[in-house]
Amino acid sequence: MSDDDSEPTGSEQADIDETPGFSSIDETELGDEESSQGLFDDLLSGEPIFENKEVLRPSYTPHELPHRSDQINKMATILVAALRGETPSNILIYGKTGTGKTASAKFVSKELESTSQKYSVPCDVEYINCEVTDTQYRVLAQLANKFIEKNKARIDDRIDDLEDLLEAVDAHETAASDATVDSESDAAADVAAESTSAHPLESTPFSARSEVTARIESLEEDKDSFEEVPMTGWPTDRVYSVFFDAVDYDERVVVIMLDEIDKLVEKSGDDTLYNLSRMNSELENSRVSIIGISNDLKFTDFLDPRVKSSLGEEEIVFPPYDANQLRDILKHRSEVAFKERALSDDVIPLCAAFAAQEHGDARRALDLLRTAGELAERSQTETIVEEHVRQAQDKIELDRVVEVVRTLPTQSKLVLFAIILLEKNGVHSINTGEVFNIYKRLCEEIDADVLTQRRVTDLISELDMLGIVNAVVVSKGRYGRTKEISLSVPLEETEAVLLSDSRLSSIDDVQPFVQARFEN
Ligand SMILES: Nc1ncnc2c1ncn2[C@@H]1O[C@H](COP(=O)(O)OP(=O)(O)OP(=O)(O)O)[C@@H](O)[C@H]1O
Repeated sequence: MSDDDSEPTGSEQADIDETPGFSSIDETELGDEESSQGLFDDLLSGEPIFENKEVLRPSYTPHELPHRSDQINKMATILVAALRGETPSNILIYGKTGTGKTASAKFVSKELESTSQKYSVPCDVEYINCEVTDTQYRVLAQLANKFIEKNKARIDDRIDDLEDLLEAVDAHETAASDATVDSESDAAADVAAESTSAHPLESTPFSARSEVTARIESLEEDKDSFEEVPMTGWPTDRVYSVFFDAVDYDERVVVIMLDEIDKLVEKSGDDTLYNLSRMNSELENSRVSIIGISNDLKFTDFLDPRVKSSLGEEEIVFPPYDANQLRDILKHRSEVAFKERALSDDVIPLCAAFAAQEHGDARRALDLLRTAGELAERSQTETIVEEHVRQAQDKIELDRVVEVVRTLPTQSKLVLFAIILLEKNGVHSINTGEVFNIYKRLCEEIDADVLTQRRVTDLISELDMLGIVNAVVVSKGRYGRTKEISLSVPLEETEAVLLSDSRLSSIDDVQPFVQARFEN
């Protein structure tokens, strides 16, 4: 029993009872109405807006994917080869973020696996997210371990079947000997029938019981010989060979789905794809087919030409959704996600319009709808209205900015901080020189290296590309051209994120730096 659970002594009990607002554990356990201070009551009292919020989360795989039937059918037409025991062509799937690539590919692979079970054609699909698993070692290790697991499960099934066969053989033999010993008894007819029926080994590749036990032993040995790959530490050759053997252990078609394949190539080159794509010429029992999924249309430029042609045997493009298509997608999901009448008529069209402006991103549309619902729930209204969607749009945008700013390198944070300080002091049309002067003082203050003005100009351009600042080149007549910089994100929130960085928060009083600008 922990200290918290121990009974209070008499005097402690008296203290507790006299403390205002304090209820003893016993009272709480008895569910005394007075013991709750209503922290959750208000929140619970309103009619809930959501019926099933999970349906709007990215992790949910929908059963229906409106406006993707062309792409889904094309994938199925290519992959049906696997169900005929042939090797399907490799597929490359392209499209911007949120265009349903992953959802469609997962939907097709689920169908493929379930059909392969239905017709008892061995086919396995393995999914890997290369943003998380981003080196050749990790990809091969993960695949090797998954196939080892599958092989072990298959071996267990086979051993079970063989043990059933052994039992049948034993029953048959006992029946046969019983029939000769006691051919007069009552049960004799049944036993005789059993002993004269077809021998259980007749339609199997085994001619004797001992062969079955030998097979079970060899399967057990195979199972023990599989060595799982540790997540680090082996030479890559060894990982590859374990993976190769695991795949080739059984006759089957294997589909390997590499999501965010461009991240793998960016991080660790095309060795993995090279090795995977040349496997088929060496495999004896199985065949491998690859589905690569990418946001980046140009990533194949970095591939070895052999890999490029092998991987891109078939290409499927997922175009962005337009506002009408997004509307349909949202409508489908909202029927399950929300209580009846929780949505006012203009909510779905507005979410669809905002997301279509972004780049036809269904994830963004779903995020907007969910966030709008959460904001409505928090304000304890029963209906989501247009205003909630607008607030949701601002919130999502701010969350994005916070995340981008939080993960900037320190030097970029210092440049951004310099711009913020200038804006805070009412400086308009900020130029690069002014930013550089303040930046230099900030660096000195926290003992950071001071970059050249040229590098600082580059960092400003990067902040511009991230949508954090706006830098326009303006002509100053005979004085040449200069950049005018302004902040594109909310000042106070951005400053707060910067100051949450422990290095920047040590800058105590920034005012003198900016004052100095006017004195220079
Ligand atoms: N046609 C559709 N119908 C229903 N939901 C969809 C549809 N297309 C996409 N979605 C949903 O949108 C979200 C994003 O889709 P998905 O993850 O498939 O996009 P993606 O193209 O793979 O994006 P990324 O490249 O960023 O991974 C998911 O929640 C998915 O369920």
